[in-house]
Amino acid sequence: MLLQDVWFRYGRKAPWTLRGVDLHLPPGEVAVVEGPNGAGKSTLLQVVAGILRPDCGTISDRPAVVGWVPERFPADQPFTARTHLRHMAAIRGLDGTADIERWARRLHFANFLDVRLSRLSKGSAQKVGLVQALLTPPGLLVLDEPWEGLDAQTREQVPGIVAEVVERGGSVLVSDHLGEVARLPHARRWHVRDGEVAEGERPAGRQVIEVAVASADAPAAVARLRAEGFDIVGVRDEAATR
Ligand SMILES: Nc1ncnc2c1ncn2[C@@H]1O[C@H](COP(=O)(O)OP(=O)(O)OP(=O)(O)O)[C@@H](O)[C@H]1O
Repeated sequence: MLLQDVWFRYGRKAPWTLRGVDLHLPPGEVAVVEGPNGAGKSTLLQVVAGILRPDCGTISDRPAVVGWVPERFPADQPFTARTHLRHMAAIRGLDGTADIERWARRLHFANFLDVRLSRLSKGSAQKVGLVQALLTPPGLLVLDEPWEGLDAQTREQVPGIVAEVVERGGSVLVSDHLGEVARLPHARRWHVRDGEVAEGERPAGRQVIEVAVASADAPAAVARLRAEGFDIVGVRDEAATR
């Protein structure tokens, strides 16, 4: 996905929130958006996800299925978690029943599936938002401050969920003002300041480590390492180089 000279403001006379942003997020890559409060991180995520339309500039190659997890799930709705997720699945043409159960078990909220959204804790509501974004495997997953509202147990699962999206060839964009970026240690880093975005340097002084895996597992291993932000320097067939 490519952003070229993207500008955005919240009103015709409002100051620019994003100023001339150029970014490239290839399939199978993860980027973490960092920056101080009010810098424009959420705005950038919403523009990338397609929720906000830029005033100027172009966005190309956005995947067809975008999973969007807002910083705060809008829980003020008269449905239970299960009914809400079923509706969301139906909108995408899925039954969803089995996937909803599977995700609820994985994220430890099976006991809350039949509780009204408005009665859920913030952490449980965030889980519903996460499942909603993952019910159809997204080509682009956008997570706004995923570490903020989730309980410790679920926070630990975020890197694994990111890796699964990447394994399927999807890309992931995550905002982080808590400095939790260490959980995705070598992801691309985009620093937002006053609406301008700069891509962070890759760490200096690197070492190359060779790892051998079964040929059939190679694509998944490459995807998983990329998801964690490692650079894949090369892939070769061991038999061919003997
Ligand atoms: N709906 C809105 N209408 C008008 N201005 C907005 C709106 N949403 C955000 N802003 C303004 O745009 C600027 C960037 O906000 P944004 O939420 O993108 O920053 P952020 O980096 O995500 O901040 P935080 O880390 O506090 O969530 C801020 O000055 C904010 O007040």
